[in-house]
Amino acid sequence: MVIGLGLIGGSFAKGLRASGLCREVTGFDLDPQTRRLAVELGVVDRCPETLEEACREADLIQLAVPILAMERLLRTLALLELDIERIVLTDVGSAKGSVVRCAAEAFGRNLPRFVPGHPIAGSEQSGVGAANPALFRRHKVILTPQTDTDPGALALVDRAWRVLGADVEHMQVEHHDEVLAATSHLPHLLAFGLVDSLARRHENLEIFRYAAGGFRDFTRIAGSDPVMWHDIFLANRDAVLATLDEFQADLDLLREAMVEKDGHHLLGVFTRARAAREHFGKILAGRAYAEDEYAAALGIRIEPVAALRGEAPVPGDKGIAQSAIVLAALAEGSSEISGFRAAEASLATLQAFRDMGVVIEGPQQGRLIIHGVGLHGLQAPPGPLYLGGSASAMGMLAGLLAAQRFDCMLTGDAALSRQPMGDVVEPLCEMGASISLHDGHAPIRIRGGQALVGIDRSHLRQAAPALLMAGLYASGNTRVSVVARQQGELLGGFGCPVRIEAGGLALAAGHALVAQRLDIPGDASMALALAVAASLAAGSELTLEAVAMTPALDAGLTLLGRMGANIRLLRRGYVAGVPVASIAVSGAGLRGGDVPPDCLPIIAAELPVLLVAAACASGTSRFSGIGALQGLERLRLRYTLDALLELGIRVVVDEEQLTLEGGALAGRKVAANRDLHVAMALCIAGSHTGGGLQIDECPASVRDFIELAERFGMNIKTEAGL
Ligand SMILES: NC(=O)c1ccc[n+]([C@@H]2O[C@H](COP(=O)([O-])OP(=O)(O)OC[C@H]3O[C@@H](n4cnc5c(N)ncnc54)[C@H](O)[C@@H]3O)[C@@H](O)[C@H]2O)c1
Ligand SMILES: O=C(O)C(=O)C[C@]1(C(=O)O)C=C[C@@H](O)C=C1
Repeated sequence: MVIGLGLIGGSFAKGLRASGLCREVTGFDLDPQTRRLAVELGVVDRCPETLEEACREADLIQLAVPILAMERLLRTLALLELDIERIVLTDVGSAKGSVVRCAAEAFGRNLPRFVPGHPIAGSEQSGVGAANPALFRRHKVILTPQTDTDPGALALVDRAWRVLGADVEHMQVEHHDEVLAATSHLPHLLAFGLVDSLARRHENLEIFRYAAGGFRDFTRIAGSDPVMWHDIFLANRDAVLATLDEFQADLDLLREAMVEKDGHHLLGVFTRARAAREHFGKILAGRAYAEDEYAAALGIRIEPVAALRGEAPVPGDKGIAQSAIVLAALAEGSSEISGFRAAEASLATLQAFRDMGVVIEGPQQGRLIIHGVGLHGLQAPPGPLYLGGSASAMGMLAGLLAAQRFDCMLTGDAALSRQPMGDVVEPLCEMGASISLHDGHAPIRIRGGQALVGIDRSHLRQAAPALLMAGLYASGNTRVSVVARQQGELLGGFGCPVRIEAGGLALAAGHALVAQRLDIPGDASMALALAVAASLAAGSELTLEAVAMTPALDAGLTLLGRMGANIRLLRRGYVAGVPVASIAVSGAGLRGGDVPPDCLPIIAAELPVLLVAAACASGTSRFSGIGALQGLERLRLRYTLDALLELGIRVVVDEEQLTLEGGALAGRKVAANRDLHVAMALCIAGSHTGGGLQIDECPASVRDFIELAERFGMNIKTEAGL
């Protein structure tokens, strides 16, 4: 039985009727016209003329009248002598505290079978004509049971809403009223207030004539029912006043910023708001920032290619972009970063710094402006920093936050929360940090205000980026593994000298960072893959512009040179401390080559594409020292060897050495196991496979590589185009 057959009560009744959950759905409304329409429109089975008759035999009664009508209605119901030990009572009022109070007063006690509720769905329409059985589908319904609420009654109300497709959540009454005051009631107050304020001005017609999309979007809800909202504001007065005062103070700050022409403040508010609107949904749902990276795997098809030709810039390296964001945020002054590609790690890092008060404009067309706050200018974030699926962001931030004055918590999505973080956190604690993990995993809780002391942990590869960050604030020198070399180079570029030695990177703290302007250098792995492709195809002539010369790329190109490739490095230089060069490759054909054991750890990340180079070369290649490969590197080796076997290549592997006999590739289908390095390597293999090759299970991030490869003449189709 539903009392009040307007938008909400009518939608609930109509939906329940359609669901078949109830034997009969009856209703009651004060308005005779609504009672008639409710039956005519099929909203209820019956709509008796008196409340008493409508309530007779009801098992569940929902109160869906305006909030301030609830008090009288509850008192009337109390007088009807209903069997309240049997009947379940619920309501849909937009504020809960007042309804709960009125119910207790009307019945003289808390009713255990009263389940207060509130559907967070609706529209600016009202009345029975607007009843829509699908209104609550995929919307939240908040129930606010009390400690003595009967579990059976709660389950019944829960079930009724779920049958209508709603997601039911439970909350405490006071919490509900505070949250809804901020997210629903305050926006309505502002919309009503703004439209009225403009309408009362002399030139109101002019204003409304030129009011376009922005005004319409902002004020749609000012078309809502005035009586309903009058009731809500009076019923939830205290909570709305509290949130209004807070907002008014923020509004005053905005006003002051305009008076003072303080563009920095304005930009801070606007950029944070925009990012928050974009990311809140993901943070709440515990999803990744760049969901594309984790989207369904792609299938691609490559046709053989005669020669690669052209000259093009290589898309920016995602790892350098992430480090550059961190250093720019900690620098003095504003840094301008271009060539930025959205990726999980960098998006998570951007959001974290915004949460710590750094004003960041963009990204817009690959461009960011980061207004650095200096090494000691970060502010305590309002809540935990959510890092989506990025382990690298979590590592770097753990190191950085270990040295701040404030406490902080780092969280991530489900996959990141399963990754062990002990190897990163333990050495930080040895430096003096106070950090605790949950069973070895995130959330990471960091106590601020600790004095850190530099240490030498150059044998630890995984912890290197975190230690380098913490080292910026430590007393004395910090030495970390050379795997963080690129980060070390960037630090140098931002004004903090890092000595790069064979055994490790040595960082001396106490240097302020200086803002930089940098175009992110091209991705080294993409460049190496295309250098292999061009070397293999006679007649190729290509130039890859402004590539980050990582140690792995350096070593990979040297190996290719030994295998007969014709490669020249042009326009060598530095971008914010990172060595860059353009790579010119002429097709020359390749012969087998040898990788000595000391070189293997350096080229480990690029092993898939170098194995493909060896597979397409004439003669035998040997890769020594493969015993040193770790976790992901080993996995990639296995995926690549599986695919090469499928393509008819003979490989002999023992514990330390891999021997591979090059030859013609033949096969139809291989899988990249969602690994980007493997997918790029197999694309190169595909362009040398007679009849072409289908590659399944490519990560969505391979699209950037495909786009670049196509510019040089490679013929690749993604699944949709197959
Ligand atoms: N509209 C929304 O977006 C929305 C969303 C969630 C919750 N709510 C809540 O739902 C309730 C109803 O809102 P609505 O939008 O459906 O309003 P509505 O105006 O569309 O419907 C209210 C109905 O109640 C009837 N009514 C009023 N006093 C009555 C009484 N004493 N006895 C019987 N009938 C009576 C009216 O005749 C009307 O048909 C309110 O408490 C509101 O806070 C509204
Ligand atoms: O979508 C709208 O028009 C609404 O106003 C719905 C809205 C809201 O603010 O989200 C309004 C009041 C309710 O109590 C619940 C939902």
